[in-house]
Amino acid sequence: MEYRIDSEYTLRRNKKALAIRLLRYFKPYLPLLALNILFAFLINGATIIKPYIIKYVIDNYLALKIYAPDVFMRMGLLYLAVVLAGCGLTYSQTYILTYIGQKIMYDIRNQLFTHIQNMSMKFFDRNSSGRILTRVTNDVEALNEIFSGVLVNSIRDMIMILGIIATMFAMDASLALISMCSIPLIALVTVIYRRAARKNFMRMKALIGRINGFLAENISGMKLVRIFHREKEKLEEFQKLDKEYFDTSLREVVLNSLGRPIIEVINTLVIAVMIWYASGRITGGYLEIGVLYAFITYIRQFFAPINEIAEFYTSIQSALISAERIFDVLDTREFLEDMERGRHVKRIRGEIEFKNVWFAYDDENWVLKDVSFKIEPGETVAFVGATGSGKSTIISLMARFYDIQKGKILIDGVDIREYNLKDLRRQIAVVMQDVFLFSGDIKSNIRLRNSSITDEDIVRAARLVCADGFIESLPNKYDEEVKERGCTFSAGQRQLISFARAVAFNPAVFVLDEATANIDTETEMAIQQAMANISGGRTTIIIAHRLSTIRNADKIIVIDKGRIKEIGTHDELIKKGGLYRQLYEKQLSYQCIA
Ligand SMILES: Nc1ncnc2c1ncn2[C@@H]1O[C@H](COP(=O)(O)OP(=O)(O)OP(=O)(O)O)[C@@H](O)[C@H]1O
Repeated sequence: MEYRIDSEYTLRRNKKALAIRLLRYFKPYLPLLALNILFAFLINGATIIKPYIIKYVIDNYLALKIYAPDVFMRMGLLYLAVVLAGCGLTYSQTYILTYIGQKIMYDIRNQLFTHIQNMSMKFFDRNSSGRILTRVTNDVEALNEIFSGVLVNSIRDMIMILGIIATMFAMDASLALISMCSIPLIALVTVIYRRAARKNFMRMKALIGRINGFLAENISGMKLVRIFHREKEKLEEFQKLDKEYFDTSLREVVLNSLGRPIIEVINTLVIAVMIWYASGRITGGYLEIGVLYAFITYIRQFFAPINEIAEFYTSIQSALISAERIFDVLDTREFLEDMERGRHVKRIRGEIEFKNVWFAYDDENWVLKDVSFKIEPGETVAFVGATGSGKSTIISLMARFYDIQKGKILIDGVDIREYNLKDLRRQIAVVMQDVFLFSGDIKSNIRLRNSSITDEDIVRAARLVCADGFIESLPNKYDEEVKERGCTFSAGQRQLISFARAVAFNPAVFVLDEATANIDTETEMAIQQAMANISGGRTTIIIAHRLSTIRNADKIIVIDKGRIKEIGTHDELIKKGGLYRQLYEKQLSYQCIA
C-alpha cells in the first residue's frame, strides 16, 4: 500500500489551471458567497469599532476625570450590541461557509463514485482499492479547508488588516508606523512556523494511515500470523511505526507550543517601543491615552488574520495536490464504459460465439490465442483446463468486462460491442468460487436492490439451489444479518447464497465459475439436479476442476495455455484420447488413491 507524504509531492499540472478548476465549484454558491463577504465586512467593522468605543470613553471622560453615568451606560450597551452583532454574524458566516464546503465535497464525492462505477475492469486492475478509496475520502476531505472558509476568511482577514491599518493612520500616523514594524516580523515567523507545522502534520497523517493499514491487514491476517508464529516480528514492525508516530507527535507539541510565545514576544516588544514613544507625547499633551489603548489592542489583533492568511497558503498547497489526484481520476476517460450507448435487448436467446479471439490484459502478453467456439442457445458447456489457462478470462469477455484486441465475439449473431452494456450484463449471471457478500441481510444479498425480485422469488430461488435448509435454520432466517464480506458464514454457505442470487435474477446465461468447489458432494448433486431443472432453455457455462461434475455437459471445451485444444462431449473426448482423457484419468487415479 502506498502512503505518500504530501510535502514531498510535486505537482504535474499547472497550478493556476488547478486553482481555477477548483474555484469553479463555487459557481452555484456565488450569491451565498457574496452574502458571506458582506458579513465579513460587518464582522471586521464590529472588531475595529470595539477599541474605538473604549478609546472614546477614556479620552473624553476618564482621562478628563468626568463622571457621566448615562454616557457610560449608553457606551456599555453599544459595546454589548457590537459584541452580540459580531457573534451573530460570525455564527451565520461559519454556518454558511461550512454548508458551502460540505455541499461541494458531497458533490465531488458523488461525482467521483459515479465516475468510478463507470470505469471498466482495466481501471481496477491498475489501481489498488486503497488508492481509489483515498481519492474519495482523504483527498476530498483535504479540499474542505479551502472550500469551508479559508478562501473567504482570508478575504475577511485582508480587509481586517487593511481596516486596522487605515484606522491606525487616521488616529496617529507615527504610532501607526511603529505598529507596522510588527507586521513583517509576525508574518515571517508565522510563515516559517506554519510551514514546519504543516509538514509535520502531513507526516502524522501519513503515519496514522500506515498504522491503520498495518492494523487492518494484521487483524484480518491474525490467523496466519499465529500459524507461522510471526507475533514477535509483527510487533517489531508495529513498534517501529509507532515510534515514528510518537516522535512526530512530540514535534507537533514543540511546534505548537513555540509558535504563539514567539509571536507574543514580538507583539510585546512592539508594544513596549510604542509605550516608550507614546509616554513622552502623552505627558507632553500631544497624544490622548485612549489612542495608545486602541493601538495596543489593534497590534494584538494583527496576529489572528496574519496567521490565517499564512494558513491559507499552506492549505491551498495540499488542496492543489488532492485536487490534482481527484481530477486525474475524473479525467480518466480511457477506461470509461458508456452504459447508455448501444443496441437495447430485453432477452437474448443465449447463442455465444467466439471467432478467432485474441486477448491480452496488458496489450502484450496474449492470454487467449485464436480462440473459436460456438455455444448454442440452451446448451450446457463446460470449460476445462489447467490453472491460468484462460477459462475465467473467457467469461469476463462474454460480459464485456474487457475488450478483445483481435477477432469477434457474437451473441445471438450480433457483435458484443453493439449491445447496450447494461442490457448485455443483465443477461448473464455469474456464480464465482470467491463469493462476495455485502453487509446487510440474506434477503438483500440475494435481491441486490432489484425491486422486481419479490420475497417469494427469493425463497423459491433459495429452495431451488438447496440453500433453504441452512437459511431456515438461522434464528432470523432470510433476515439474518450478513456481516462484512459474509464472514460469519462458511464458504459453502456463501456460495449457496450467491447461487440463489443468480437464480433469482433469472438470467439468459448462467455461468458457474468453480461455483460448487466449497459445497459438499450431497448438496452439489442436489444443485446439479436443480440446475438441470431450471437450465432448460438457458445457456449454462460451467468451469470446474472436478471433471466428474461436468460429465453430462452438452459440450466440453478444453483449453491449454490460452488455446482451444479439444471440443466434444465427455464420451467423444475420452474416445479421442487427448488432453481431456489424460486429465480425466489423472483425476480418477488420484481419487482411487485418496
Ligand atoms: N486482471 C488481470 N490482469 C492481468 N492478468 C490477468 C488478469 N486476470 C488473469 N490474468 C492472467 O491471465 C491468465 C489466465 O487467467 P484466468 O483467470 O483466465 O485463468 P483460469 O483458467 O480461469 O485459472 P483458474 O483455474 O486458476 O481459475 C493467467 O496467466 C493470469 O495471470
